[in-house]
Amino acid sequence: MSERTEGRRTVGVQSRLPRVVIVGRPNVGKSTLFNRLIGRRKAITHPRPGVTRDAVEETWELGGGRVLLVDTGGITSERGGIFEPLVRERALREVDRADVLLLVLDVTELVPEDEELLELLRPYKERLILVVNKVDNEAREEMAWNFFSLGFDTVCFTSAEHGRGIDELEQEIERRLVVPEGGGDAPSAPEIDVAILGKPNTGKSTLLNTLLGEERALVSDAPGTTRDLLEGRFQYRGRWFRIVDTAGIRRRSRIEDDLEFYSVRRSLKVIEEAHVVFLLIDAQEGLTEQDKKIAAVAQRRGRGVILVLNKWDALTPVPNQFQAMKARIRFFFPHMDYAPIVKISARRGEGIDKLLDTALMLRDELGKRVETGPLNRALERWKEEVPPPSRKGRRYKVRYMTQVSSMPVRFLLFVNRREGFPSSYLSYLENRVRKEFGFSHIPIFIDLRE
Ligand SMILES: Nc1nc2c(ncn2[C@@H]2O[C@H](COP(=O)(O)OP(=O)(O)OP(=O)(O)O)[C@@H](O)[C@H]2O)c(=O)[nH]1
Ligand SMILES: Nc1nc2c(ncn2[C@@H]2O[C@H](COP(=O)(O)OP(=O)(O)OP(=O)(O)O)[C@@H](O)[C@H]2O)c(=O)[nH]1
Repeated sequence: MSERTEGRRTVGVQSRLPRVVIVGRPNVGKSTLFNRLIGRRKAITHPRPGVTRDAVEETWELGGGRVLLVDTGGITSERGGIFEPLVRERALREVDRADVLLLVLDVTELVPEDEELLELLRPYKERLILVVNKVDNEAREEMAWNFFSLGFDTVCFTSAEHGRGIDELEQEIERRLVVPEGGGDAPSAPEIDVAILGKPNTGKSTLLNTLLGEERALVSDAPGTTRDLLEGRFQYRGRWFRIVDTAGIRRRSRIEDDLEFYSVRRSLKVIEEAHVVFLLIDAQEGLTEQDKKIAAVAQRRGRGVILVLNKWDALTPVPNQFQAMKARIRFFFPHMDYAPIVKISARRGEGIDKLLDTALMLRDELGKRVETGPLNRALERWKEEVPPPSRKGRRYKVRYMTQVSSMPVRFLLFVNRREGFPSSYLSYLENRVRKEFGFSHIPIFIDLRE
């Protein structure tokens, strides 16, 4: 991983390359393999086990992309080995961060410590390649077949020392990473998808760059690219972000006209793929009509929306400025009074923590599931506090409520009559659900059923 700048460390954003992590007990040949893969001498190999080193990592060119190759030898060789809680914890941290795991075994001996590791790593099966090392010759190849019975899908035979089986191993790693043309990309499923939308010149590209830092390699930005969208991934507070920007759409449509690209129609696709929309607003200009339309689309789709007031640094400071600006937005745009408003300076990297924390909060609300029991106990109470109204002499009854989906968050409310059901009462219930079950910042839907 490249050095992070001070600025980025303070905002807590880590852009990152995919990690290929080598694990295994001492003396199986991890560092020899590491050196073989990197193709030049870097780590020192030890003929005797148990020499303390830290995890060694190097950027590695693979299939036209860049990945990070990590040797955990130093960790697992420590006294007590993987059985030692601290050692295990450190090793597991590397394992957790890995996109591909290479578990190295020695073909000549399988010892209890190997078995321990195999069990420990079984939950990571999906990303694990079993590397049976020291397969120096045909005779040892015979022995290697036994390792298929360990129950892992992918087994590679190598002789790190003599360079056998290295090509096959590299191909296997590549397959796992699915490195796209033109650059390394993080293969693991993103936890939170964010779309950056906003008028031209509000600072979308600047924000994307701030978030991704120097690792622009993650952004497929080649001229004439046929891809519509730029995307980048990074980790923040241990969670994966995938950020999609509409720059590609912009570039093409600049030829057409700038307003057109910021149409609802074009933004739809991006919104569709996102959990959360960062709606960028130039703090000097405020919210536009088009912004409101885009936000409404995201709302109808049940996505989270953050109203991001950018270029905060360019304002002449006035007391209570943020409060006043928020109040103005709330007043002119009351339909989304739950959408968080965050102020940032994309250029200076200010407010980015707050922005990402807010995004995580929305993501968690979107993924939340409420159990039917507690929900209906609460519903009884809400009904007692404010009974459902009558209309034209007919009483409306509310019977039962259940959450049918998260992301978008949707509830069913069973009533005696749907027709003419008072929307004010529905709003009342919606507000209670929001407040008491923690859906304060996202759109939720309550459908009526008879
Ligand atoms: N025969 C044979 N020996 C190998 C092979 N790969 C590594 N070795 C030898 O195995 C010993 C251990 O290799 P290392 O690469 O230091 O092993 P390690 O797993 O990194 O060990 P720790 O640093 O203790 O964790 C060295 O003597 C290597 O030369 C191989 O493919 N065949
Ligand atoms: N003062 C200030 N200027 C900013 C900030 N963020 C972006 N800018 C400036 O605003 C202008 C537009 O920024 P971009 O990032 O290109 O905006 P964009 O939304 O990607 O623009 P389009 O590609 O036209 O859609 C540039 O001159 C930036 O330097 C900020 O936080 N503060």
